[in-house]
Amino acid sequence: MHTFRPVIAIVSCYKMVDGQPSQSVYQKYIDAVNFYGGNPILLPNTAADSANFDALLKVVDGILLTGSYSNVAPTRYGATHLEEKQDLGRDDLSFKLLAHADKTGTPLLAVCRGLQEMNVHFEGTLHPDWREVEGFYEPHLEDSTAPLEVQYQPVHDVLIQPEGRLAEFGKEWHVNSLHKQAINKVGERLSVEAVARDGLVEAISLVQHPFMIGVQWHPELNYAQDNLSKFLFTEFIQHASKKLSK
Ligand SMILES: N[C@@H](CCC(=O)NCCCC(=O)O)C(=O)O
Repeated sequence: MHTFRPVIAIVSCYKMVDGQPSQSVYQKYIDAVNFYGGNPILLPNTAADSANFDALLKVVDGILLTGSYSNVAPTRYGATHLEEKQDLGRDDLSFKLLAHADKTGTPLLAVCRGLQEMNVHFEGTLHPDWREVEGFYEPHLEDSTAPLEVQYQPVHDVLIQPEGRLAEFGKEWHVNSLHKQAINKVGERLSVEAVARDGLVEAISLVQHPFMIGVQWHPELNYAQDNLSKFLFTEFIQHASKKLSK
């Protein structure tokens, strides 16, 4: 008998690969979803086209918004600074996926840029560069000249909000951190689930949704070893499995 695995849509990013424009997802996101029993499919930015979107999302049981070195377009949250690392196709797709997840209750896990997209989708705003904000002092941004294993090592604590969606996991955890942007105003209908010791918002959830959680750190990295990663992906895929069984 076939055991159907929940189909998890993973949003792609525009990248130049071998000198050619590409739609790309890092293997670690695919491996994490697969490891926890999901069936990963990669959505290119063309999936946002209305002629494609509804048909595709009929077969989707969960959504993963990955990290990315690009940034949400400033115009989406009323900012006016010049953004040199835009991926407008990613923005279009992610925001349609967030609206779909909100409307249908589809489970959604948002990582790093994904958390920032989630916050902006629900009318929140971002700091373009947390280093310019007085009071933030934790090492939130990686040293991009360091080896990857150093860039992604845990570097600061997150304090989990009691009574929140992550409270079942515990009170705090040590996480990696690779981001220049950060939540400024928290979006409507969002609950803060974790903060760094310097007050930077590290995790959010959509109130009264079965599972819509955004985290600023990267649980996909050590998805099989890190206990908080295990908790997040297990919860995510279990909720997606419930949607599949409906
Ligand atoms: N560009 C945003 C988000 C940063 C981010 O997602 N970093 C990780 C990218 C690579 C990966 O997915 O591991 C910011 O700078 O805040």
